[in-house]
Amino acid sequence: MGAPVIDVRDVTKTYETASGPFTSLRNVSLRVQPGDFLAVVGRSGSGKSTLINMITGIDRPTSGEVHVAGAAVHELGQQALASWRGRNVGVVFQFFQLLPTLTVAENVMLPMDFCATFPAKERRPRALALLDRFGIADQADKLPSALSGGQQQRAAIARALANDPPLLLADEPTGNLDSCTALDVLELFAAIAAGGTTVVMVTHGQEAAPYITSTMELADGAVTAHV
Ligand SMILES: Nc1ncnc2c1ncn2[C@@H]1O[C@H](COP(=O)(O)OP(=O)(O)OP(=O)(O)O)[C@@H](O)[C@H]1O
Repeated sequence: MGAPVIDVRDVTKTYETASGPFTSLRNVSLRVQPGDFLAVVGRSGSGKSTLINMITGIDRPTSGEVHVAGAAVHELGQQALASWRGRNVGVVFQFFQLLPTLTVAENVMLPMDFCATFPAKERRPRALALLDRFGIADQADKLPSALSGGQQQRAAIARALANDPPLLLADEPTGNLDSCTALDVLELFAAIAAGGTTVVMVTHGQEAAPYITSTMELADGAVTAHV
């Protein structure tokens, strides 16, 4: 097997709180290979978001190491982190988080503008090609508010893939969609993973089972299953 896209090694995260230290991840290790579609499951408060924050470098482990897409994320400074993240990690959220005053195409161009990954004249054609891939090219020049929830999530997925990152993280991406639209989005993720992009998704639902390649379960900050 080649190098994993995600290699989390024995990570523990302890927060100092008013009522004393609180450990939200306990000795968590995780390896995810290119093209995997991993679901991270567990009850509310089990540590799913904390783990995602370790992988993106939004937060640092108290102990352990986090290697993602060739970077030692736990060691990067803020500036290096921002630049690394922009090129290597696309993120999709439950509530889409498209910028409401920009058109759909402009939202998709934003990561390309931020990281200057593609020459300026290539950015709009690339955004349109991504929107076309997800079946919403005809929505490119509308504001996000004019789109349905499913269309907004497709636009958000296009934005997350704008810089062609090796890793796509999704935090309850179907939580705000009806069940039929949710299955469409899961199918898209499966196709994205089959194309070689690693997809990691936090989810509460069971409906992802036919689409994912593995599941990791957390309880009280510890890995209880990884199949
Ligand atoms: N900054 C922080 N300071 C103190 N405790 C925190 C902090 N961040 C998270 N926690 C605690 O760590 C535990 C795990 O939180 P986390 O958000 O990772 O859970 P989760 O599984 O993502 O939950 P949900 O499904 O509700 O989003 C929770 O008990 C939470 O209160």
